[in-house]
Amino acid sequence: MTNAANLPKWRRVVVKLSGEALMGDAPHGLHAPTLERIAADLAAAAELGTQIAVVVGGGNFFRGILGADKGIERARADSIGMLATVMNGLALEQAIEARGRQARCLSAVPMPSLCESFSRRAALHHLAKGRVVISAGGTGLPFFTTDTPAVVRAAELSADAVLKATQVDGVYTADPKRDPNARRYDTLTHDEAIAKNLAVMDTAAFALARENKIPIVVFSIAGDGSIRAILEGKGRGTFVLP
Ligand SMILES: Nc1ncnc2c1ncn2[C@@H]1O[C@H](COP(=O)(O)OP(=O)(O)OP(=O)(O)O)[C@@H](O)[C@H]1O
Ligand SMILES: O=c1ccn([C@@H]2O[C@H](COP(=O)(O)O)[C@@H](O)[C@H]2O)c(=O)[nH]1
Repeated sequence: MTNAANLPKWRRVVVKLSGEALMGDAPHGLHAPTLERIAADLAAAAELGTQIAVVVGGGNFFRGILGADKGIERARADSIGMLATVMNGLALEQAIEARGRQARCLSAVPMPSLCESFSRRAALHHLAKGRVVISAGGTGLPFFTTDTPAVVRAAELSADAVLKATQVDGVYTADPKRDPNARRYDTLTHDEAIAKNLAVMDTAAFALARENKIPIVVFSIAGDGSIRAILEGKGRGTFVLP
């Protein structure tokens, strides 16, 4: 029997999963134990009954802006970056299914022999079936990172929040990896994040979240079960609120 006190706080969320999170201690690419740990976390999070869509990054393989610095034209470099997110999406799909939870990788860049193409209708259908949806290929357009499609997917799927699973345990007054005096926020508003130029997420993504009143939770993916803990209200993260 369902106990109301145990109901998940959120009905549907978008998890923005950093590509770099999937490389663990490796210098690049996929680190199998880390992939399995995160897949187990997502499968356990889905058991709470919250519908979960993941927007996966590609920084463990390639970032367009770094390719452009090396002389590849930016739009082409971003195409390579989008392909990197599909590689992560396919790996994550299999790792989640290995934990006994169905998952579907949907790509914004059609590649039908590899996976289904993203459509809102297909995503909502899979979510309603309890499958973890992995949105790969970003927006399908260059000149973005996957922060923006995370908020776009949250808006179009009417998600209750974007959970940004990243390398730091919240939003700080400055980048904590560079400034040892940076102080952590428990909460702040979208307006503050934009006005203070807090670079934990792209400004375009913050602006879209502000316009659509979508809360963002920034938290560290380093520990076991950190995504599920956030859904259970037990995790540590910064809440960026309207
Ligand atoms: N004010 C800030 N507060 C917290 N982190 C910040 C801040 N400014 C910059 N950062 C940096 O932002 C990073 C998170 O954003 P980043 O775009 O690098 O990663 P991601 O989106 O999680 O990963 P990926 O690009 O691989 O998908 C943190 O690791 C942190 O070093
Ligand atoms: O909508 C999008 C999303 C991403 N890209 C490219 O992919 C890489 C990897 O994404 P990260 O968020 O940096 O992990 C990104 O650097 C872009 O080059 C894109 O073109 N469009």
